[in-house]
Amino acid sequence: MRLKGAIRSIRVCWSIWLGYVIVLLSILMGLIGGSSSVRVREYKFEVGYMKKKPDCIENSYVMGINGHFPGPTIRAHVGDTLHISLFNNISTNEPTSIHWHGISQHGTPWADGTASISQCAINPGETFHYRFTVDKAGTYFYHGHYGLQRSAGLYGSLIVDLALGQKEPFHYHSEFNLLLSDWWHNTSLHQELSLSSKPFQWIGEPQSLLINGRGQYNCSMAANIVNNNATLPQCKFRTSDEECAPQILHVHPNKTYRIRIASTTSLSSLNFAISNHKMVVVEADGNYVDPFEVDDIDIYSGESYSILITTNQNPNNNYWISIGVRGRKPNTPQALTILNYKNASISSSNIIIPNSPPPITPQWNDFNRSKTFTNKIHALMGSPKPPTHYDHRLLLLNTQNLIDGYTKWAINNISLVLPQTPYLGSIKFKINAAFDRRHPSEKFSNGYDIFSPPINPNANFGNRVYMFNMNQVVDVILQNANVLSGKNSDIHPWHLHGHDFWVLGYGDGKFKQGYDEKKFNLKNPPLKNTAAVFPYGWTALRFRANNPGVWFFHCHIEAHLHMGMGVIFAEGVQLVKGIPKQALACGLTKKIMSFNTTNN
Ligand SMILES: O=C1O[C@H]([C@@H](O)CO)C(O)=C1O
Repeated sequence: MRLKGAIRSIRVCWSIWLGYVIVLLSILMGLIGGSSSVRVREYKFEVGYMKKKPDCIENSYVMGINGHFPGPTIRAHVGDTLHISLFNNISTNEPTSIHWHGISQHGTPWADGTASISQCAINPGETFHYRFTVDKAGTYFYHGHYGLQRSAGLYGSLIVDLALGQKEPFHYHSEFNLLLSDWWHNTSLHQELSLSSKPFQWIGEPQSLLINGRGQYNCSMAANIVNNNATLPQCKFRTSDEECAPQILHVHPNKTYRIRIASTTSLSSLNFAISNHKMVVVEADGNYVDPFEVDDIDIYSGESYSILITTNQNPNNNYWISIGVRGRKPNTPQALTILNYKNASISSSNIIIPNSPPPITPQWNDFNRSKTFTNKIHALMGSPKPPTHYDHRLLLLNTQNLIDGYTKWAINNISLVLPQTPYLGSIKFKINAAFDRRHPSEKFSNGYDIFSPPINPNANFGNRVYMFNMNQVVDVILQNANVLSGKNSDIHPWHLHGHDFWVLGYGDGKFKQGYDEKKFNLKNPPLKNTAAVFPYGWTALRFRANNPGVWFFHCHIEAHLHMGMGVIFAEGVQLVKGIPKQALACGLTKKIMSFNTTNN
């Protein structure tokens, strides 16, 4: 009996041990399996001013990261978590924050990088930890979202690849990544002072356009050789070891290349073209589009595209890649680089100049051409379709105004001035004094004449919030109008944080409720995070308010945003949990964050 009992207890012990071993093994397997699918990528970013020469002019100061301008490219897979610890080492005592443009920040609205909205600005000497997951493959970028720091050069690329084992719906052999920007010789502080002066002083057009942070001031690589631009002197052709030398795209004949193109310009709308090469557009703002072939693309600030090109031209020649200004009367030369066929180069520092002229940038004010391009962008079959009805519609009129003699931009007559305390905290913790709690206006006066300067140019400053119920379907009709004086209406690329929207349509003149919406594209509208509103026209967007947080919606022209051209959206803020202390330890939320993190 004893023996049997002993055997039984040994068996019981064994089975307990076996159980432990199995549990331990499965935890280990889970950890191992988990680490291959969910990866945390760590980055240390130190933001500061550096002496550089983006357009070959000596002694320029740019805002860069870890000594680099543009900042380092972040590359991750869908499902990865990024942890970027951002140290503010800006010697001029400016606070900072970085926005991850196009990333949804589902569950991490405090990591969106908007000072005064999602977080406290990061003061000099402080480190902020951005932790968020990237959930959609595509071409993105990041940039400063404090003051005019994007103008100062604070930006870089963020590329999200599909999860391992997943395939893109198109094929290519290799890829390039181009981040486009514009560059002024006046510092961002000078620009800020000009924009805030009375009388108003506009910043003017940029001195140079940059491709991956490189341009050449006041000359053209193509001048003389091909007699393309007689007004500009010919540039010295910079060799690849020079800081401002163009980054040349080296290709093999008869291959397909994906070129990722993102625009982080502060002002310029651009046209991108490669001589002799057609391009097929396959991605816009991190969403697949129904592929279409064009000779060139228009790209507005805040947008990104992927195009495919086939290197099917004479492989003994090289070809120009150009960007030029559209939408505003240009006063900035094209930026150029070279598509270098392998056969045509003797060595990488001995590049043959193309023997045909660079592409001619289309007329800056040929808006019909711009609209034709924009209207070609449709979602790829199988993309999420928009809801057929909306719950909430905002009609937002943008006007240029005068407030106390200062020139500003206003939306439904309110020019945005951000509060001291970030909205995310003040809404979550119900701190009423932090901003104006009244409802902002959801429409503008029917009688407003969008074709003339405003009869009464006065507007007001404000900081109210458009609050949506969770999962409501929101329509935004952006209505453009004439500027303060003269006969002109600017292009404004509007960018939404935290969401993609469907672009339901564009139209000329004033939006007619009940009529224009009959022409909305509900079948295959593209999903985007940035869309232009054309001069004297309207643009209709639809999105689902399904991302708890507080989100900026604004013109992506940095000077216009600085002049008040933005609004604040919020939804489901009570559902937001686990806001890190450091995001809200300022203004009226400072006390709450230091004493009470339990109800967070
Ligand atoms: O906001 C702007 O101001 C100027 C001009 O309208 C007034 O000087 C300009 O071109 C802008 O885009």
